[in-house]
Amino acid sequence: MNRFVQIRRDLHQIPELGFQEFKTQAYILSYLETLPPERLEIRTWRTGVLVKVKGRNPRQTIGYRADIDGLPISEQTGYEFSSTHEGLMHACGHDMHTSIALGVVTVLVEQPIDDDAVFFFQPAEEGPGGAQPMMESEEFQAWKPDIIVALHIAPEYPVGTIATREGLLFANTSELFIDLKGKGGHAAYPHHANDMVVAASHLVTQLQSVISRNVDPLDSAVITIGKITGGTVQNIIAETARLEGTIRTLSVESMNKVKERIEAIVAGIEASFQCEAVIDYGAMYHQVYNHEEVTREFMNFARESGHMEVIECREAMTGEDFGYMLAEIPGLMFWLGVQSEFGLHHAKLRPSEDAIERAISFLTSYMKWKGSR
Ligand SMILES: CC(=O)N[C@@H](CCC[C@H](N)C(=O)O)C(=O)O
Repeated sequence: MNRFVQIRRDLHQIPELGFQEFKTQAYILSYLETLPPERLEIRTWRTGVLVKVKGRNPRQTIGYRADIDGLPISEQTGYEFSSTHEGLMHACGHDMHTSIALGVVTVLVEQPIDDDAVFFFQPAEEGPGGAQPMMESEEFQAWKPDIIVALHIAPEYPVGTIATREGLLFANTSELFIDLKGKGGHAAYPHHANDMVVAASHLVTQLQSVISRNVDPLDSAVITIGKITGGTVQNIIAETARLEGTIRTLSVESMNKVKERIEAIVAGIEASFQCEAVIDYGAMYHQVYNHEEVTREFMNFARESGHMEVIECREAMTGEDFGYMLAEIPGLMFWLGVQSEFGLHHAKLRPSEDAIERAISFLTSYMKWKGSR
């Protein structure tokens, strides 16, 4: 078996949440120790790893970012190498991202290019967001690259394809947590209580009107409530309830508008259900905006080199904290086709491992082309 497929499988067994990627970090470091050390410099930042592969005659630094965290999902893939961490899974493909990045590091160590290449193994992409604090770190600033590239696996595209576009690729995001507090009581005496299960149900329904009635239909937005909790048992009226969700918008203006409307609706719920509500926006991610020139050049390279079929895709409502890196450093993100019946954030996601070798070979060719004279 290809060694980077094995690495992906090893990582797949140890998914960890944001800023708890201790085993993953140790795994990455122990793999890097197996490589000839002459061209390598390695640093750590929190649970992340930064690796410089020194070039032969560097004039610029090419950056590459791979996110390393998993998700709180109970795996149902049936893999022999399923997660050994109960309730956690690499359901967003960061095991693939990490093994591909380690593959590219390995090839560049064996076949150095002129320029320096720096790899950022970044924690906490799924939340609370590792890119922004990593960028602010001394370690990142000391090795800040001139351009930066990252990929995300795409279950909907076949192996051998990549998809991207100049400009906006992914949405602005904000997490959304709403806590409701009313008055609990006996299930048989609703008139003596303020039921937060009923308040939460009304709130979820009313939130749907924000997208359909308040946002310009030509400027897409999404509100998803992914989790509701409330109450204790079947015959006690719930004193508290909590909604957990996410907001996605293509423009910053729409994000502000959506939040204004959410706040107004929540105030209405407070008044009508005589309860208290607290809104917390959690982590927010900057949109992913691909640098036009770097992306055009990258897409042309991919087409002309014959490594990959290139699809010019539409923007998506996914979020990615890599957007913070692209806000400061010219570069791009692209989708890597991995053909899976089940999509991202699904318990049965099974990306094709053939994509690993294809991606390593494509990315190393790009880096050789971009970083050699
Ligand atoms: C590519 C991808 O699936 N990214 C995640 C990023 C999550 C951001 C944050 N936790 C939020 O939910 O707003 C996504 O869900 O799009």
